[in-house]
Order: sequence, then structure tokens, then C-alpha cells
Amino acid sequence: MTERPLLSVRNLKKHYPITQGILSRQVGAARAVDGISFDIAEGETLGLVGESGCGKSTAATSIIRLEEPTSGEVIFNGRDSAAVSADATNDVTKFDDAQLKAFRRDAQMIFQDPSSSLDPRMTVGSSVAELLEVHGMSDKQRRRDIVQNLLEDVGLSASDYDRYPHEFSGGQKQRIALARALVLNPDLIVADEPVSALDVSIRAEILSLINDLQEKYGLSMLFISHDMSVVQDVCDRVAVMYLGEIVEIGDTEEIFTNPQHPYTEALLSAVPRPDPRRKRQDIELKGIVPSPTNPPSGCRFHTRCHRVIQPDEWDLEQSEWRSLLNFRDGVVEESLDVETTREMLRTGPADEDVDVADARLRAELREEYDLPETLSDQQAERTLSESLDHLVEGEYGEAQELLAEAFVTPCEQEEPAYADHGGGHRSKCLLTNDQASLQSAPSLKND
Ligand SMILES: Nc1ncnc2c1ncn2[C@@H]1O[C@H](COP(=O)(O)OP(=O)(O)OP(=O)(O)O)[C@@H](O)[C@H]1O
Repeated sequence: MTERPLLSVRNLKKHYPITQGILSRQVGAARAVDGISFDIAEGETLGLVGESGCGKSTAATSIIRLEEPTSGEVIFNGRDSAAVSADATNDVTKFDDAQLKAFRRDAQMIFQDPSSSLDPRMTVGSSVAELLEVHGMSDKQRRRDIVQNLLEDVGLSASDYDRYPHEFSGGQKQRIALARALVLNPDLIVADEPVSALDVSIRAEILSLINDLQEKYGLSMLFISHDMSVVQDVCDRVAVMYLGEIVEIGDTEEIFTNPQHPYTEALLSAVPRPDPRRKRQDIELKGIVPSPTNPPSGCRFHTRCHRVIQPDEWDLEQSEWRSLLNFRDGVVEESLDVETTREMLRTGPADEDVDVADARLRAELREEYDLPETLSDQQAERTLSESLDHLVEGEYGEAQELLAEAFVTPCEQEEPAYADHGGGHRSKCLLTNDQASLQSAPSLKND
């Protein structure tokens, strides 16, 4: 590897405008990618992982400029790229049409659905050879020879040149897509979920092929996946993305054995381990990634984090604290519908004692949010009970005010900075920000 990375992404943002009305006035923005930075060295594979909606695909298409980034830099130091001249800035975001054409030769993309890059009316050989023609190779026989060799390299046969896409299985089509991506001898491949659409039985074959080709051609790769176990096999380093940001980045081994961000921990807890005795903590990642139009304040992961920080004034079990914040959000954001719950419970006799009915409602609301009958912290319990009384009495506003004031986490008030764990391992969480925040962090009683 050389010292100068092949690709340097700096503070890259892609915000989609949200418009309203006949004049399409912009009323907001979906911050799909919100300031990501990373390098990819020559011959290196970086995995970009996160759940659906985290912004992985938008990051990929913005880097390759299939979409115009909102801001940031994408510095590409192609090995012998015509896009890069001595006086050029190498910033893909500023490339003119000619530079972009050259860059598109040096940086190729593979998609989840291999059919998307194959014309069903063309033989697969012509589909692959077409790129050579577009980029100036006029000798037809030479094009055919190159493509036939390449088809063999990806595990197909030279005679497949004259067959049509519908004659191939999904796995074979992804092999053809790989041949198509490789035919111009690129330096960088951006692979967006290349095996997620394939049968589990053939995923390993394609991953192993990607590994072999990457080594044989000395490629750099940005490998996108929602599946941690897939990146483990293919990537040298891993960047974990959540709601438009990279929350942790480091060597694959380091990320898997010493994760620093709770989101990484949660993603890893879903990965099966070869030795079942070495069990990871079971962390259920509840809910979905919030909308990037209005991301949570402070740390964006705090609304789902199992380690969300508890201020010193409370002494709750960590799981209770998480449930309490979920309950608070349910009330404050009005997603908790007390009257519907009351109706649902009204299966007993119509003349049921009001006190009994109210007690059942309180118990049901606790249960909905995994709140125990009594919280382990007495003061917190008094506040929770009071808020439940308000809800049962129909005093929604009072409950909102009480909960919003009493239960506040530093994670929603302060945006974490990146903490450096050495060897290029960084994470963005208040718990690892500095010793001071570690001291004010909760005792993670359920660890
Ligand atoms: N054209 C668009 N306009 C507005 N919002 C968009 C647009 N494209 C994507 N988004 C939003 O940006 C966020 C990131 O989407 P993106 O597809 O990049 O995520 P992803 O991590 O690749 O997920 P997936 O694996 O499901 O594709 C999502 O909330 C998505 O709804």
C-alpha cells in the first residue's frame, strides 16, 4: 500500500431537498449523508455497514457522482487515470465532463440486482464488450478476446459470450456484472450489497470470487452491506454508518473484537459466532432508523441505544432507563394513544369499578413500554407514577411536561466528538469521548 490513499472522502454530504406546494418551496432536507470522511488505500477493501436507510447507497452514488453531492470532497488519486493531471485537484466533485468520463472508467459500481447493468436484448459478451468500445477500443476481435478471458476469470466459460442474460442464474449474472465492472481495468470498485439478493447457498462463492478478483487485479473496494457477517469475510476495514454519519471505523478485526460504539455492538450481536460458547450479549435493536429529515439531537443513535447515558441524579437499572426514555418519547411525541389502550381493555363488565379500570390501564401502559411494576429508583418511580396518573386522568399536557423535564439524557443534549482508540480506530459516542464523560456515564448494571 502507498501512503497516499486511492480515495479520500472528506465531510461528504448529500441532502435531498423536501419541497412543498405548487411553487415547490423547499421546506426542509433529508440529510441522507451528513458529513462522512474516510480513506481507502490502494488494494484495500473498506466495508460500509448499517441498517436499511442509514445512507449507504446515497454515499456510494455521491462518491461515484451518479448523484451530485451537496458538499464535501472526494479526492481520487487514480493510478494512471486520465482524470488526474498534475494541475488537477483530483476532486471528483469538481470534475468536468471529460474528467468524469475518465473517472467512470477507473471507478466502477456493482449493484445488488445484477440485471440492472445487463441489457436483456444483448448477449452478455456484447454487454461487457460495449464498454471497451465506448472507451475507444475499435478492434472487435480484441474486444471479444478480452471479454472471453474475463468471463473465464469470473468462473464462467468463454462460450457464454454469445448467451443472453435470461439464460443465467442470479449468481451467474452477478459474475457477469463483475466482469463488466472489471473490463476497463478500474482502480476502484464500489459494490452496493452485491450478494444480498442471492441465495444464501451461493453467497459464499461470490464473496470468495470478489476476494480473489480484488487480489488478482489489485483493486480497492468500497463494499456496502447491511450484514456484518458478510463484511467480516471481505473487508480489511469497516465503517459503521448510522443516520447519515459514520459512528465507528477501524480494522475489521478490531471492530469485531473490540467494538466501541453501542450501534456496532448491536449490529454484531446479530452475527452468529462459530463457537456458540463465546456468546455475545444479546442486544435487540428495536424500531427503525429515524427519518433523516429530522434526525434526533445530540447523538443520533440515542433514541435506540441500549447504553444511553443516565444522569447522576437517577439510579436505575439500565434497561429501566431505556424503557423510561421510550415511554417519555411515546408521550411527548404523542405516539402513545391512552384512549385506544383504555378502549382495548374495556372487555370486562360495563359497570367495572373506575379505580380498578384505571389501575389496569396504568399496568397496561407500563407493560407496553417494558416498565416494571415499580422502578428501582424511588424518586423516578414517584415521577413515573405521577405521569401515569395524569395520563389516566386525561391530562396529557401535564404528563408530557413532567416527563420531558424529569427524564433527560446527556446523549440528546450533546453531540459526541470522535474518540481515537489508536490504529485508525475511531468512534463517535459520549461514553468513549473522554474520561470525564466516562465518569458521568451510568453504571451499566445489565452488562
Ligand atoms: N431521492 C431522495 N429523496 C429524499 N430522500 C431520499 C432520497 N433517496 C434516499 N433518501 C433517503 O435517504 C436515506 C438514506 O437512503 P439510502 O438508500 O442511501 O440508505 P441505505 O442505507 O442504502 O438503505 P438501503 O439499503 O435500504 O438502500 C433514507 O432515509 C432515504 O429515504
